[in-house]
Amino acid sequence: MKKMDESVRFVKNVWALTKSYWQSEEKKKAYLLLLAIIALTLGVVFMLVQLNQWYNIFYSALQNYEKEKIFSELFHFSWLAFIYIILAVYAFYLQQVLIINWRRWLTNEYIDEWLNHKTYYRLQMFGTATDNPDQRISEDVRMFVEYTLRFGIGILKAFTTFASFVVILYNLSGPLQFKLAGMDIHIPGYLVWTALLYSMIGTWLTYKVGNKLVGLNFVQQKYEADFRFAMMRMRENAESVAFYSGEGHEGSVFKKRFTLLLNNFWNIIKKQKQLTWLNSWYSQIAIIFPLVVAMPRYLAKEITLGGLMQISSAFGRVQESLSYFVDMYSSIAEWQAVVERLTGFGLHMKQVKQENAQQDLQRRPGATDAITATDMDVTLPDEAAVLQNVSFTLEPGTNVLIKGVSGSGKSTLLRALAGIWPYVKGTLEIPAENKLMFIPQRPYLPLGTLKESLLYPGTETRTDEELKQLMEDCCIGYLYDKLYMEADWSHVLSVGEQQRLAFVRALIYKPVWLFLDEASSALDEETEAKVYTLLMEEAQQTTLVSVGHRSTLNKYHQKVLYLDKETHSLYWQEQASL
Ligand SMILES: Nc1ncnc2c1ncn2[C@@H]1O[C@H](COP(=O)(O)OP(=O)(O)OP(=O)(O)O)[C@@H](O)[C@H]1O
Repeated sequence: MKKMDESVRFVKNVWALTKSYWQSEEKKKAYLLLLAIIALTLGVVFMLVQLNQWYNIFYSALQNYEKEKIFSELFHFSWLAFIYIILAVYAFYLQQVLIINWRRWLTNEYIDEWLNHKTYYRLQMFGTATDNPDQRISEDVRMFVEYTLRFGIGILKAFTTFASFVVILYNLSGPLQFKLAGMDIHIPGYLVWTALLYSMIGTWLTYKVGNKLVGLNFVQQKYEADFRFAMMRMRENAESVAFYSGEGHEGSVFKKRFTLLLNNFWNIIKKQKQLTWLNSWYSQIAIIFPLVVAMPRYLAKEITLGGLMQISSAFGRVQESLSYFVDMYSSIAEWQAVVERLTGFGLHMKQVKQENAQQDLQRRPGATDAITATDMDVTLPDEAAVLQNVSFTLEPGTNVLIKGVSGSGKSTLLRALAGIWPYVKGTLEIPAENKLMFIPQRPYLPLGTLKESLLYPGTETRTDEELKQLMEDCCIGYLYDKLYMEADWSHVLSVGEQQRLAFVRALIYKPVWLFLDEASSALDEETEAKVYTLLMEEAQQTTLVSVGHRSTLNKYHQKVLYLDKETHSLYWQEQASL
């Protein structure tokens, strides 16, 4: 019963994942392609039947030394083979086209879903069970599309092949007659039953030996991924590891993970060896088995050599189509895992969006560019309080410095204002997102050229000359020559350089509100003064809200907002008391 429920759930999940594409704006093209693939696949099976009949005609002609017929049949075979090849190639090709189209569509869907409403950030926030969304979008989507089509078309092909050749075998097979305890036993179509029995025994044995491989292969994938991840992480943090001289520790982690991978691989090899023994015997016996079974009828002159050859070929087809279902069995476990992971990923994204929609925070644009929080509560994911029932107004034109002990929640307050922290209640009147800019301590630098980094997120443009001036203003003019160089800039530039680059961005975008979370912590006082002065110029029309511990920041702000960790409250400190 439990298995039944699981199967129903699995089918439902497959359908839920499948239907989006087949009901999309691309559905016409998709159905046309699918119909063409089905028609070509059925055509392939039809040609297999024709080729099977050819065996009979050709070998009978050989047996009877009919010279002309032999040559005309060779010519006939070339035609049959030619058509078969064309159908098989296009069945494969169109299937790949459909896979690419479907994958492109589904990948774009997942990318949009993941990026919309900051879901990528909130998925981490809610601590839901979606690990590696990147893997879901790249690998799982590909595998899902490939498996689903491969199984759908494969089952159709195996089933029609099986049905066609069972009928052929039945027609070629006379009845099996013998006496048992004085009774005449008469079994019609005995070749069919023999073929079925042979295939079923083979199938069962393969299942018995190969069954364990499913689990072993599954675990192997995980071990491979873990091993790769450990080294990737080391690459990302190469400098820190080098400073700590942590190679020994890293090496032991790599080796431990590699040993796990290797041990499992040994088990796979052992199982595969057993399977190769079985397969080799089974496929060799399959060559002579149908000949042996049909031989009594041949010797009794009830069938010709052609008939015998046709039986042998039909027997092979029945066995091949049945073993398809066994081969499929091993991939089904993987397909199930992929479906499970994608369903879970989709569900979590939906959940995150729902929770976001149900947020108790009322966020709306105010009549002015001021920011007003009323009765605002900010908590951590475990519901521990960060701020309780706070109300405040930030006026445009009055720069504010937010202070508080480490861990009191200053960055979290900025996250709440940015609208990315989900655990907020109350009312917040705040200008539109494009009027706000947030600079963290270590700014994000995207992959690409230095110019792309300067203009990130890319909604503004500037000429190279303008950029040169701004870079000089922020003391990174010497990097101008590298404007069009592609590099992993977050690893190339020093933290201070990255911070100065973020100030260039702020000067480009001229936000109404600029939030700086220890954004100048790596700058010397002189440079800090220079960039803050630039930001405070009238033409910039930006109001600054900074978080920072350094006293040098005081002079750029008219007010100080103090965050009290003990009472979870906020209060204003006048500049005079600094
Ligand atoms: N994603 C998260 N999940 C759980 N707890 C978090 C998360 N982010 C922050 N916190 C916790 O929230 C508290 C406030 O963190 P926050 O970074 O806002 O402090 P802060 O005042 O900016 O500290 P600092 O001055 O050291 O930068 C900390 O106790 C931190 O551990």
